[in-house]
Amino acid sequence: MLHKPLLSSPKFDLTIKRLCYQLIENHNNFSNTVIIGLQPRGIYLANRIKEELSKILPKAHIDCGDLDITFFRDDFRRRESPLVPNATNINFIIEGKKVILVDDVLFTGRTIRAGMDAMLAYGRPKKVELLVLVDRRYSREIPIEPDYIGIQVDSIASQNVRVSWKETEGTDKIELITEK
Ligand SMILES: O=c1cc[nH]c(=O)[nH]1
Repeated sequence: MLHKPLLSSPKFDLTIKRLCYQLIENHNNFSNTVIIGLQPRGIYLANRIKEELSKILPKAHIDCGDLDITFFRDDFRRRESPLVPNATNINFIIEGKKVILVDDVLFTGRTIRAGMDAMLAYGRPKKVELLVLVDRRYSREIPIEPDYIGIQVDSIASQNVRVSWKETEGTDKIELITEK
């Protein structure tokens, strides 16, 4: 396997900070906005964004939750083995709020579609935006596009983009992985 580095510290941190300032431009002090990270790996980005926003806006109360999409995937009935859901933690109201959905990698768009379906069980937001760390552009299978993008990557379907986090893998980095 070939691992091509796409982003690592200190640019990784700068990218997250830039995304936070872009969010602040549109959402001020987050009084009408909530952040929802998609399980399993969007939650690390959502938590990092919340942590960074709290440093920039120490007086703001920022709601941030985790959303499981397992049973909203369009292929969940096609599996050989049973799917094991992840946790959903949404301890706030999304009705009438602006929701920022957060995921690490945007590829076909199907995960985000499932996330929007799963989210609607919690209420009807006023507006939904999408923030991703990596946009694998020209790879969409459904018409979903991000509002906030960390980096854009040109890739082919057989490649994989992997985001590693300090919290779980010991280092922050993004790699493009190609099977030899
Ligand atoms: O390349 C991809 C596509 C979706 N999700 C990932 O983590 N990587």
